[in-house]
Amino acid sequence: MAVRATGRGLLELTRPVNALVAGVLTLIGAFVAGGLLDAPLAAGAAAGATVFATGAGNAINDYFDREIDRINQPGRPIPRGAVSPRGALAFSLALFAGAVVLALSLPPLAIGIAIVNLLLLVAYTQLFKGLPGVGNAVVAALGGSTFLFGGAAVGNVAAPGVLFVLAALSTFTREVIKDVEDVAGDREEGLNTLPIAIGERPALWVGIACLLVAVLASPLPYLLGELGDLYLLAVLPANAVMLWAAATSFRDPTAGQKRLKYGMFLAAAAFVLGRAAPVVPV
Ligand SMILES: CC(C)=CCC/C(C)=C/CC/C(C)=C/CC/C(C)=C/COC[C@H](O)COP(=O)(O)O
Ligand SMILES: CC(C)=CCC/C(C)=C/CC/C(C)=C/CC/C(C)=C/COP(=O)(O)OP(=O)(O)O
Ligand SMILES: [Mg+2]
Repeated sequence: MAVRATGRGLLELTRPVNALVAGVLTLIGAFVAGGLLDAPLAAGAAAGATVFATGAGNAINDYFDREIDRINQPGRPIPRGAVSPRGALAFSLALFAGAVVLALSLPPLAIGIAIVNLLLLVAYTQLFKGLPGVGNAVVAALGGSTFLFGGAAVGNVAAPGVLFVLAALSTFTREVIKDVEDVAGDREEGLNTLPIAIGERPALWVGIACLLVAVLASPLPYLLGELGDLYLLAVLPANAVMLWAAATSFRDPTAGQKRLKYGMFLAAAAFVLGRAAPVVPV
C-alpha cells in the first residue's frame, strides 16, 4: 500500500519538543560563554543547526528502527503508516542538509563539532545502540555537546566546556535508567544494553556513580569564576532532585528517568541564573 506522508507525521518524526530543548541548550551555551548578545546571529544559527540536527537524528533513528518499532512503538509515524520509510529517510536527509548549511556559517571549531555530531547521529542506531554503555555514551556526548556548540559558535568554549561534562555525565545516568526501563523489549529484540549485559542493579550503580561525579563537580563553574553566587544557590535543589530521581529508579525506573529530566532542566536554569547575575570576583 502506498503511504502519503502527512505533515503531522513528519513533524512527529523529529520529536519536536526534544529538538527545541536541544536548541535552547545551545543558546544557553552561547549565553554562558558571554556571546549571546555580542553575536546573536551566530548563536541563532547554531541553535537552528541543533534543532535541525536533532530532528534529523530522531527521524533517521525511526527509519532504522522501523521493524523493531512495529512491536515496540506501533504508534510512531512509520509503523502506523503516516510516513513511508523512504519518505522518513528523505526528510531526515533534508533536515541534515539544513543543519549543514546553518553550521557552515560558524567558526571552524563549531563546524568541527557539527561534523562529528552529524556522523554520530547517522551511525548511532546501527553501530552504537547495541553495544553496552556505548550507545548511552554517544547520546550523552551529543546532548552535552549542545552547550559546547553554542560556546564555539560565539568563540568561547571554556565555560560551556564544564557544562558539557556535567550534562554528559547526568545524561549518561538517565540513558542507563531508560535502558533498565526497556529491558523486557530490548531482550526480546536481542539488544545488548548495559543492564542486559551486567544486570539491572549493577547498571544502575554505574549510572549513579556518574551522577555522583557530576554532582560533586557541579560547583566547578562557580569555583572557576565562570558563574555567580546565584548558580551555587540554584544548583543545590537541582542536584537534590537528580540524586532523589536516581535513587527512585531502583524501584521505578520510569519515574526515576522522568524526575531526572526535571532535575536536569533545573540545572540548566541554574546555569542561566548564574550567568544573568553579576559574577563577583572573590
Ligand atoms: C550535575 C549537573 C549540574 C548537571 C547538568 C545537567 C544538564 C543541564 C543537562 C542538560 C541536558 C538535557 C536537559 C538534555 C535534554 C535534551 C535532549 C535532547 C536529550 C537527549 O535525548 C535523548 C533521549 O533518549 C530522548 O529521550 P526522551 O527525553 O525520553 O524522549
Ligand atoms: C549540536 C549539534 C549539531 C547536534 C546535537 C544533536 C543532539 C542534541 C542530539 C541529542 C541526542 C539525540 C536526540 C539523538 C537522536 C537519536 C536518538 C538517540 C533517538 C532516541 O530514539 P528512541 O527511539 O527513543 O531510542 P532508541 O532508538 O535509542 O531505543
Ligand atoms: Mg528508536
